[in-house]
Amino acid sequence: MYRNLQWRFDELYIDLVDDFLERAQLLLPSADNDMGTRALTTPDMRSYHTTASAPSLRSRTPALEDMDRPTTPGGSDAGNVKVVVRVRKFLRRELDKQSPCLIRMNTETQETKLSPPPEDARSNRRPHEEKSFTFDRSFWSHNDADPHFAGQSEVYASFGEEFLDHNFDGYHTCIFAYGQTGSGKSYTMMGTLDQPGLIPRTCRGLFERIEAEQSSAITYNVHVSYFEIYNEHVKDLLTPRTTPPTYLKIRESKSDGVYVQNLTDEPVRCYEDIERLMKVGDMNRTTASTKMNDTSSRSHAVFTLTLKQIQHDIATDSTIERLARMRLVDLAGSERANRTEATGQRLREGGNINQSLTTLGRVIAALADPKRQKANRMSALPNQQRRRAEVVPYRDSVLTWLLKDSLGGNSKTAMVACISPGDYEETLSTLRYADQAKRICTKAHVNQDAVSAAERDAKIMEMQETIKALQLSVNAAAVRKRDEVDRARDELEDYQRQVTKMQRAMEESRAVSDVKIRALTLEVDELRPANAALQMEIEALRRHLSLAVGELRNPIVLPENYEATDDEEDNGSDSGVGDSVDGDCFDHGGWQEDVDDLMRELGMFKRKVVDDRERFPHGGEVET
Ligand SMILES: Nc1ncnc2c1ncn2[C@@H]1O[C@H](COP(=O)(O)OP(=O)(O)OP(=O)(O)O)[C@@H](O)[C@H]1O
Repeated sequence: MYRNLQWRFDELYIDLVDDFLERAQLLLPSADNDMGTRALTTPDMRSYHTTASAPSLRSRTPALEDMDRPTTPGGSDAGNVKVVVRVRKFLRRELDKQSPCLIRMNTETQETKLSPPPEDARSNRRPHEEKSFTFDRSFWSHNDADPHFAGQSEVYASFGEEFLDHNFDGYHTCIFAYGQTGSGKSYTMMGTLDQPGLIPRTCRGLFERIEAEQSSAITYNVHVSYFEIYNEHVKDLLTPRTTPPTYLKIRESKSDGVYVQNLTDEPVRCYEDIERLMKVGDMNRTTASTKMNDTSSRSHAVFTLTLKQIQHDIATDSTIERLARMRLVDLAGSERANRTEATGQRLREGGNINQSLTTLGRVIAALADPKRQKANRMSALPNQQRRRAEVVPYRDSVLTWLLKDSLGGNSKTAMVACISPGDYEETLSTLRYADQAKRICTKAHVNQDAVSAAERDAKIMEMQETIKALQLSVNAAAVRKRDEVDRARDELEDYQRQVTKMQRAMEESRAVSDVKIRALTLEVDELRPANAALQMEIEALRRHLSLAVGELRNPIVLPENYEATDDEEDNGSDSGVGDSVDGDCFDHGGWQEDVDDLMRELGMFKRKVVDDRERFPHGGEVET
């Protein structure tokens, strides 16, 4: 009986200890960390001066098993620039002139037709022809009573959301609005307070998705920059205006590509932060009243959102980082000086605007050129022929130089061609421009890196070393001749960028630690009920144990003349008494041996319990 009882105890004890050990191991890391610490998911709110073109991370691990959104197999995606066209309402001056609407759209086939103006019939000039174009989408925003009317929300829903999906998948994207002055570019991109455009909707959508994300293992970092290209100069729209204006330099480096030096890249943690920055930027933007538009943008505005997703895998202590840059560009409108009646400064602005748009047109034409595309595909062509085909005049304007990657490289790009309803010449030119753009093929890839904790630390160490070396070289150069000062300045700038990068890397490292803490805290919370159940089990076992010990210390001694009742005899085997009592002759020697054995084993068992109690202080008290 006692042996049976002991086996039962032993089995129970071993199960209990195994279970306890397993759970204790899960609990142990929490003891090392402050259990009450909650991870911070948002970036440090310091503002950095850094690059406009965030460094592209190489797509090293194409498939992302851990992050739940799908990626293109192979991690890279070649596709044509998406081109949509949007026709706006008549403005007051057009209504006053009773201008006819020259545009018709078939929202089923996405065909846009441009009719010749009625004055053709009355003049002796060669009549204009009806022209037809088909784009990815044709947005009819001319008449809100029409059942096919496309308002701001329809425009965003039709491709803005899709582009946001691409960003979360780790692709860079660019949406730019092109069109004649007053055709609705700023309305489409920025919109108004009650009719927000693509930029505010994209920002809101971004934070809605981040907030809806349930996984505590992913950290999001969002940064915003906003600059304008005015008269071929770059101005930061997030810093106060100065007199004379401060122009930023465009630089190019091997690691970062083309970027704007010292551009503000503000960390943001909610939509309201971005809204504030948009207001600041819009107030700083150069606009003026022209005959064609009361608030004409006299510059190209580039609004950039950078989204970094860091997922930490506790099991392997490694992180997967995805970086996506969203460029939202509101181009200045193409204009004819005689139509805008511009003079002086406005005329010079118009000249610069047209020059950069012409360069953009040449870049688009070069990128859309089938010969060039063929040459790129056929690596067997002679070098000279290949080089000629590859020349794209990006460097001919600041705009195209800065948008190089978005137009012909690693980006998914869309163009919104905005057209006025009553202007044949300008609309035809815009539609032709757009028609050419749809032939451009970009090759976007997932910007993703898998970094182990050790690699991240090594990267930070390496940066520290580089910074030290740069610092020494800058100091040395400063004391050498004057002509070396320029080189030293370059090195200093390089040094500053490295410092910024290192700060970010460290900040991200901290974010990863926060994620670890958060995950462990969650796990501890989840384990609490199981732990409580375990404590109760231990308590029950403790009681059983003390009962058994009590019974062994004070065994029940049956009187010599004791006779079992019929009931007891029937139940004898159940009660366990029959195991050791055989009829009238009770084997005292055997009984004593059994008890001695049991006492010895109980002694070992007791030592085991004491030992475990020391090893696992959480495990509860077991009195023996
Ligand atoms: N889809 C639309 N629905 C209603 N109003 C519109 C629409 N598109 C443009 N507008 C109005 O037309 C006017 C000119 O639009 P907007 O300023 O956006 O033109 P733009 O192409 O940006 O011009 P510019 O190149 O001169 O800056 C504004 O008053 C704007 O509110």
